[in-house]
Amino acid sequence: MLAIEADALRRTYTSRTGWPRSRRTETEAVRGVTFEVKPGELFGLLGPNGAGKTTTIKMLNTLLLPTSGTARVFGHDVARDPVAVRHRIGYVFGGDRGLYDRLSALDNLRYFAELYGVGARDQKRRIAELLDLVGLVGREKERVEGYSRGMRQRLHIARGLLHHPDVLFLDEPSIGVDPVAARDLRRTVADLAAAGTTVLLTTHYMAEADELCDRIAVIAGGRIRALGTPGSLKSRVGDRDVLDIEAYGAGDEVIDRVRRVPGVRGASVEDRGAMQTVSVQTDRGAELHAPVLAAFDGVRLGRVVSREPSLEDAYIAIVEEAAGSAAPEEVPA
Ligand SMILES: Nc1ncnc2c1ncn2[C@@H]1O[C@H](COP(=O)(O)OP(=O)(O)OP(=O)(O)O)[C@@H](O)[C@H]1O
Repeated sequence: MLAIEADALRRTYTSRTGWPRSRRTETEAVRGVTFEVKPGELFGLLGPNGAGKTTTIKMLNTLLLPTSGTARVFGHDVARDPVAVRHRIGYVFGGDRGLYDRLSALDNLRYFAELYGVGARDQKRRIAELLDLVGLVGREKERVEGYSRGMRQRLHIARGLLHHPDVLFLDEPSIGVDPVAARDLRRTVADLAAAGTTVLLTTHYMAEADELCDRIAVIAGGRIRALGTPGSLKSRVGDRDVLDIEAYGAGDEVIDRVRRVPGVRGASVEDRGAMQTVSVQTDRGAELHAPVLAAFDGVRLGRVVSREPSLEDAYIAIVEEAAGSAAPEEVPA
């Protein structure tokens, strides 16, 4: 039996905007999403802001009803049998909500164990197991208010696992977590999947997705644009080379000029304080150093590094390809 089956899932939000005369607008957040996740699989859902990832997860975990389409978790329909679905799933979202700061980690877990109906005999053993899994043994009697972001996130995961769910939804678990804590968090997630829990993960960190996920769906504009193993997604840009160029003050007109250099397949910019890293995808073997650097025309440049395409490059290519047709439409209802 499959862990998750989503079949042509759609969700449209209706809201009122405008003053003094408000009008009804509809946003098609998810526009026909179909995928399957096998038991024990670690499945990633990637996509830009507003792509429809959270909406998809909320339909799968029974917090939102689909406008149309169906979804099943271990065979239980999310709309017709939400109680059975809830018994099989746990939900962990990034950020600060959902824990009691004044209580210790142990008391938080005891409280939620009561709430989730974990039997008194099972509670103590389960809590000890989970503290061990998420690496909080020895810190469990401290109040959560003194916890770092990474520790909170690991406690969130323990909370989401109290009732032995078969599927765990992790919505941006590493948001705001420093690199070292994020590495520990990844290890926790990998251990969890290795122990047989099915994990559906959303993240904006491509390296995290590359390291953890068995398969990834890239979603943009409410539709799946690519689905496969990290390797198969990367092979989509296997015919390219990438130049990473450090620049100081390259504006949109400069990046447009770079994009127009013959042989350049795409360019993206990541701001790092005063410095920018401009990643330029070129045809493989095209040796475009000189014309690409010339296109920066007077902008101060730092290091230039040539490298193989990464999952992030594949992701950018997929999302840019989708961009023309994919923006969620707001239409007057
Ligand atoms: N309650 C709501 N009412 C109206 N529109 C909404 C609502 N929730 C989300 N949307 C819209 O639906 C679209 C998809 O949002 P969603 O939160 O699912 O995206 P996401 O991929 O999770 O984004 P992010 O990475 O920013 O969390 C967006 O255009 C968003 O503005």
